[in-house]
Amino acid sequence: MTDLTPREIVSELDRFIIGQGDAKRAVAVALRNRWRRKQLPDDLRDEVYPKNILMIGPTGVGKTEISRRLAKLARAPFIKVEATKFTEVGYVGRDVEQIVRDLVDAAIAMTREHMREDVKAAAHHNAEERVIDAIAGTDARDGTRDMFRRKLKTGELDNTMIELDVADTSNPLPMFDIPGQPGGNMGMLNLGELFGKMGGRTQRRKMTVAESYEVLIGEEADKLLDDEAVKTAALEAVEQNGIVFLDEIDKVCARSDARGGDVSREGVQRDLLPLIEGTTVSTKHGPVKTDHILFIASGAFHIAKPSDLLPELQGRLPIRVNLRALTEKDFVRILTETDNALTRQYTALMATEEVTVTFTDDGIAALARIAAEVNQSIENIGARRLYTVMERVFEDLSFSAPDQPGQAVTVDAGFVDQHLGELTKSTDLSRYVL
Ligand SMILES: Nc1ncnc2c1ncn2[C@@H]1O[C@H](COP(=O)(O)OP(=O)(O)OP(=O)(O)O)[C@@H](O)[C@H]1O
Repeated sequence: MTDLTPREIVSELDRFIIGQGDAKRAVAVALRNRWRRKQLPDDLRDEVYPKNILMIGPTGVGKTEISRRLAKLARAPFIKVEATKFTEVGYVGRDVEQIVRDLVDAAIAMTREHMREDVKAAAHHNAEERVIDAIAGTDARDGTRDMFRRKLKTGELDNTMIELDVADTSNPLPMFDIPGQPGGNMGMLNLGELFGKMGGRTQRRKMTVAESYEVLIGEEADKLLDDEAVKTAALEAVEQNGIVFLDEIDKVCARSDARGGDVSREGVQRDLLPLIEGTTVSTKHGPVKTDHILFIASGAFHIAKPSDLLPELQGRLPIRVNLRALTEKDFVRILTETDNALTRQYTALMATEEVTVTFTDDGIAALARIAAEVNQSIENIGARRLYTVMERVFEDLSFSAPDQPGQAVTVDAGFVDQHLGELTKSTDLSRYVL
């Protein structure tokens, strides 16, 4: 749970997503409302339900990204599901409650990770003791241990090789072939189970002190984590903080112009309704109430309209926001301004090969223009087009970079044109590679 104000939430989202102000505001308010609800007295708190959101906009313009970043900011369990999944052959009748079960699984992983962070200090101490055991032996005197502890702190021992028994995660089910029985698994021994009863399989490994820390801290943190506590916290996080992103909701509309309607699609909406209205789902970790889970439904609504959704569902998605198609100008900003901008990513990746990449303004303008053109001439897939365009521009360099350490590459309009020029002239060709 975060106590950021809507303004602060929007400015955090601004670091990763260009434009789409209305959608950012809507999710920021939804998150703040959760915080407000928490401040209420118990009896009132239970009465306040989340106001779910319907995001309307073409593909690849930031709908999922905004929701995912919001969840991360709020440390909220998050899951993305495609509503159409429930209409697919083989999935017919697949129970939508699985969404909540998957959300619980995601929450358990997330909670474990967060709690791991919290127990790290204690884990660090335990890991240090194990390293000292390995260097000095378990029967060393206190004075000797203190001396090593000081040396550890200064990093003096970082490169010392030690041997340690660590949990073996390499192969949970070892197979043993019986000689003379090629490929036969008659002799399969479930050592995992055997050792499991003895408290986990271990493996003796040689490594430096510096390397051992990461391994040991992870192990020690897991020992300190109580599964029951993780589960309880995860279930609480799902009920109070969970966010479900329901994509392609427009595709489960029985279109008003399709005669007879489409029973299976409308069926999906009917199935989803109780989840959104609030119900209790049983999971292997215990019952989960869905009343306060935030649902963000999304769709392009090119053909169907929000008014084609079941009336009950429309009522449960009261906040409507439109996201606009992205322009060439947006692409320039997406390429340069966000914290995770592709230009930054490629520069950093190439730097690992000691190749220095610099983008010029006209290079970036060319990338944005080409992405916008291909979107227009083939299919508008929004910002996702930037990924394919960038990958193509860097194809040669990605391959050859390790051969030329020390090289400096300037990505200007000429470079972009040289690597993409031919492709963009032929729609047929770019259909396949861009
Ligand atoms: N406005 C934006 N600013 C920065 N990056 C964006 C923006 N829109 C999309 N992207 C990037 O494009 C990719 C696809 O975006 P996203 O997953 O949000 O699409 P979407 O709108 O949810 O589409 P769909 O409904 O098809 O899933 C993401 O990697 C995201 O980072």
